[in-house]
Amino acid sequence: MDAGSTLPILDLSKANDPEQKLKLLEQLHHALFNIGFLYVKNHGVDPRIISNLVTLLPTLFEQSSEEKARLSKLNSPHFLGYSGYAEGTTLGQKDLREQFDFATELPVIYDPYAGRLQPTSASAASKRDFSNTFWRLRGPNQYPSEEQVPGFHKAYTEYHDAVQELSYRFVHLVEEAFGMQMGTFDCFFPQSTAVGGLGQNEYIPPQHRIKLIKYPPSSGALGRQGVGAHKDSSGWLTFLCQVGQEEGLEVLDINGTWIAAPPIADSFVVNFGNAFEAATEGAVKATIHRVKAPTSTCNPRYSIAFFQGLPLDMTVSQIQSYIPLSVRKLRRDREEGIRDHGVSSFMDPRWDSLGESQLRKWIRSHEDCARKWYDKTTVDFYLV
Ligand SMILES: O=C(O)CCC(=O)C(=O)O
Ligand SMILES: [Fe+2]
Repeated sequence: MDAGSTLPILDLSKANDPEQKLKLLEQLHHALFNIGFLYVKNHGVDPRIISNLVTLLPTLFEQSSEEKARLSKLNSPHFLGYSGYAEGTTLGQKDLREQFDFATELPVIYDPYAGRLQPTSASAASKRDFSNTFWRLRGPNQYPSEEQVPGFHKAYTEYHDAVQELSYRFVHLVEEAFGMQMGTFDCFFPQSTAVGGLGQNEYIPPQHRIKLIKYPPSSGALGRQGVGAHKDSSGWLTFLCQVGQEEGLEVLDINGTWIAAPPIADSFVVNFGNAFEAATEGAVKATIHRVKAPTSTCNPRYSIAFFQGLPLDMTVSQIQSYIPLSVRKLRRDREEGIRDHGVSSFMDPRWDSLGESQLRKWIRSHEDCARKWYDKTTVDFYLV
């Protein structure tokens, strides 16, 4: 096992100096095409905003089981809320963690009656059809009460807004590392979350997802899988805050070796999701990673994952059309002759839109919630 030194650490303050910026872009180019995982430091997110949310994590998770049940994901057709310890599985094995899923605070726009009966105000105002089932993923968060976790709503909102801003700034650097015009992807991220004033050709603002995670120490009787080996499927780019000193995150490198990605103070880990891999036709990998659960002599491990979303009605081919061929063909150049590259199932034409791939992901990971809120035909279709 490597000590983690092979993962690049990018100093984002270099973006402010033209000469240093070139070096930064070279480093980013290398990280994008050869590793798919990196750290960023001097990232510009106010450390107080991070610590305001981080310090609330123990209180959030120490709420009584009744309080946590009140916030259960089962209450939410948007798959937002609490999932209990070891409720999730990866690769058929229990993930030894508990989590709260939050997202960009957005009103419901799903409108099964669009164009018929009485369309909702969102459909009517924007003259768009929000009847596709995947629009149902958008909706409000379930917050703990102020008495239970004082200051949570404010701390969460500030964290969301600050990391969202970092993620948009980082996307600009990616554009430059790809040799593209800076700002090309801005149209994916309209600044206002209201849909009423959008033109017919404008994208609907995306919903970013934030997962607050606790990995409690455990005896090992259930194994050591905090979360099993996976590619991120919730979004485009991931910005991960590893809280404290507890190690556990590991990344599968290009040679098939697991390397440690230990916490580095004041940094975020950045990696690329399935949608990004699909968009670049596999030139940038959604690198596989996993977390080992802490042993009984360790402290609990906490982390906060920000999954940058994309407009749900975008198709993979639409995103690909923004990415220069010179970037997309890098995979073919590198892997010429290899037939099955295992590029993500996002490429499957049955769920070409990002919304469908997201709905599929949530239905598959939370079947109980899906069966409660979605009809049998929809659930069975995505479970296949
Ligand atoms: O907790 C971590 O460090 C990583 C979590 C992760 O990879 C995920 O939830 O997708
Ligand atoms: Fe992940």
